[in-house]
Amino acid sequence: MSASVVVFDLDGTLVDTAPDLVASLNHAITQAGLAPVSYGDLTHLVGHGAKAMIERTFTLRGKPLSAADLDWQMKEFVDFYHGSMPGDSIPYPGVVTAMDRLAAAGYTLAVCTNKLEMLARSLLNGLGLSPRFAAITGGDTFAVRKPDAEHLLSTIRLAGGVPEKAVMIGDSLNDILVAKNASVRSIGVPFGYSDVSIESLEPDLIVRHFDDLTPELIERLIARA
Ligand SMILES: O=C(O)COP(=O)(O)O
Ligand SMILES: [Mg+2]
Repeated sequence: MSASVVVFDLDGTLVDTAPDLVASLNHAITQAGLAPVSYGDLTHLVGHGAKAMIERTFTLRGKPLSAADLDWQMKEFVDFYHGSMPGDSIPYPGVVTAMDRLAAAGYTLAVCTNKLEMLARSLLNGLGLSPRFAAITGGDTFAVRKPDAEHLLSTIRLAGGVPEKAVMIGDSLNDILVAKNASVRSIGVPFGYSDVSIESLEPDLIVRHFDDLTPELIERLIARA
């Protein structure tokens, strides 16, 4: 029998990465003469991978970005971010205990993020969290990424699970969308980096604090018709 898999998004769901994302992005863009971005800007910029984050930042500042500029910006961002990991990034309150609870109850855990897989692994290694996950996949692991159903379905498969017995937990549009696209149950969290309310994304369930994420809750959600 395949195990039930609980899949976590990374930025804004599992780990509060905002200070390091903002610092690394500003390290890159200010060298191109752009004004630094703030935490408030991040909700609009993050969630689609680093390339999209840089492109969106240049659009936000009304600055053109050539393919060569984008490559250079990517390298500056990735090198700075990777070099300072785990930096000030910390797991959200209660999430480590919640993962302990789920693992003890027999759930398999996985990560499905649009971050580059190398950055995701490096961050999770730095925080000592990697061994908890049966699969860690990023925006560049497969040919497609969230919200394409195949990113989530392949993550569940890699973790040894099946979509009918899986749950996707995330903070923003692409997480709830990928779950819907893959016909996987979704849980939304309100404390991440979404530029719209989690309610408006209509996840199957909203969990406001990881203390509420229990095996019983997930069991009931998976059993829902
Ligand atoms: O945009 C990113 O870099 C990744 O964001 P995610 O972990 O929320 O998918
Ligand atoms: Mg996220």
